[in-house]
Amino acid sequence: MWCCGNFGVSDSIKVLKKCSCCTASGQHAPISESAAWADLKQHVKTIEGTHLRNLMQDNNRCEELIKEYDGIVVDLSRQRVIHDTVDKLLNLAEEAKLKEKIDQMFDGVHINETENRSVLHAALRAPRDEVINCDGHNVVPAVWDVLDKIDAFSDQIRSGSWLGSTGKPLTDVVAIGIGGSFLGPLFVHTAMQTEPGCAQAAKGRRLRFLANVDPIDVARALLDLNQETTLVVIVSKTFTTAETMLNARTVRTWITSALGVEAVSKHMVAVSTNLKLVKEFGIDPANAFGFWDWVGGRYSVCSAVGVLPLALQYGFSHVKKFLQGAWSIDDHFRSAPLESNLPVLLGLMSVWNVSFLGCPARAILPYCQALAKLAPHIQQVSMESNGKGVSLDGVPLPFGTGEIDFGEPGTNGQHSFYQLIHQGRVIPCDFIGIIKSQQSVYLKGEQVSNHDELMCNFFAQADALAYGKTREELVAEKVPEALIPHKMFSGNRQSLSILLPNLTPYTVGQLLALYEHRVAVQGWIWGINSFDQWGVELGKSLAGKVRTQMNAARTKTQPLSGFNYSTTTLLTRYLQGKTQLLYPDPHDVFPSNVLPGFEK
Ligand SMILES: O=P(O)(O)OC[C@H]1O[C@H](O)[C@H](O)[C@@H](O)[C@@H]1O
Repeated sequence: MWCCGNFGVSDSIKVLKKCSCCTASGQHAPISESAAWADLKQHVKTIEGTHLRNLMQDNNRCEELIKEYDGIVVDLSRQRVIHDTVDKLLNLAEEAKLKEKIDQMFDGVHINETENRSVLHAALRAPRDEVINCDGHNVVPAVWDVLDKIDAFSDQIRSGSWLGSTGKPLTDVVAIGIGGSFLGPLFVHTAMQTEPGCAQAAKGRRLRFLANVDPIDVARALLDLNQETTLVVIVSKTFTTAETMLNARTVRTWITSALGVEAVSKHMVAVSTNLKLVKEFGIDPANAFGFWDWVGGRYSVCSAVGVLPLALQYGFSHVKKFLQGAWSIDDHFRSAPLESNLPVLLGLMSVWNVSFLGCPARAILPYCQALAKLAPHIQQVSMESNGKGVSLDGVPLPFGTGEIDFGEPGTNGQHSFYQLIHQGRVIPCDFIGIIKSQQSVYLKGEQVSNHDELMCNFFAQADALAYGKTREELVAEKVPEALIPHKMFSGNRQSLSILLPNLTPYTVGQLLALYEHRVAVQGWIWGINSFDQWGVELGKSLAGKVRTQMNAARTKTQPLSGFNYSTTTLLTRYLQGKTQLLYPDPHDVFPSNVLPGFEK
């Protein structure tokens, strides 16, 4: 038996308790031992006897697999599934107590067990009058306190009533953050940048992101910016991330070297859950925008992490629509029956592809340049969430979890890696298309408009993958025999299509929430904790060890110790590669030719 799904409620804090009906040790058996899983394993044989070329001829099947909610059309007909497959996947969902898991999330249960936290990013986009409880109190008013503060602050900056230390309006924003404190905001910014209403609202303003600790990224982010007109937003949930804090100190030096230390209060603000460290850094707590430990970093774009930089660039009213779009999917996710629940169906299809059809990768292929940063963001949302080796109970899993996500906008990807997708490995694809483009170009005399041309490819690729091309077709085309094997396409390669009416802040919010919840569904089926990320710790701590030795070697010319032969050899080569072994004194040294404003 899989998990009974019972959870205990202790006092006002809802924590999961072991259920007595599971194994004697109190550990849940992995889902792969369930009857529903075995049934699906068996069912693979049936599916192996089908080809999408034939399945696509069944209009009833296709109609059943095309789903719609709030303007979004999701077409699952090119998945390698028949009616029975969906039923069996829904049985698996029932076995995994999926509905209960969704309810537990919205009820504020501490489902992130290894960190003893609720998972309530949905509350970040809840309407003012919604009630979402966490540890016995409604969190929605606190969410709106921060949103109201962002609304007022961004208005002050944008209207010029908040001025820099030399009396100039702050027209440029540099948002410093990495991982979840960067990828989500960058994704949304990229999607909004070319939307006419947003573009109009952003006129005369620039938003830059600084993520990498590589000094080249500092140079890139600050290029052509003037301290007098720049606002710096330090974004870090923990306010301890090494890369972000070094970049924050670097940019603080950039500000203070030009404007003096007192300029910090006018030119630097922060977003964090750790307001104590924000204050210690020298930022006035009045200029800090908080959020909560029940928001995971990769799920934080709807907190001040994303809302502040985006509101500064586009105005709060546009960002509010983004939040409303996300909430539309949240509400659907918590209330729609599983068989018509878009994130649930998307998640189940992924589980089917990964765990039963043996496809561990997924390509995210938006036919929209404004969605260029969707795949990098979903890489973190999906791979940091579901790339786990043990169950919630800490038991090693007998199957692989997670997906290898990658992607590029079409049609660019077609001229790059689609070869492999068509004739090499089987990679289930997500095609994302937009009905009405943010930009319209039509040249007189052309067969179709530029956006129609783009979308012709969106429609063609999904069918090319599904149908392929047979020997018979090639023979009929009189293709030379020697070339036939090279020109054949096996087809039967699954994809799904998501069609959005347009790309506005609202639909960007919908798309985000669709992927966030889909990933959670997959994690719940696999029985893992999709909300922790212990796997990122080891590398961080080893980098700390290297840092200590690097400093000793540079400043005291001490020999390296404690590393293996390989690391010692390369580190030695690295240390010798610099003309100057010791750090110069004083320490603030910048490549002034690259970074304007760092001149001594
Ligand atoms: O926002 P921060 O606390 O600076 O964290 C930034 C990032 O740090 C780590 O790499 C975590 O794995 C990410 O989930 C997180 O988004």
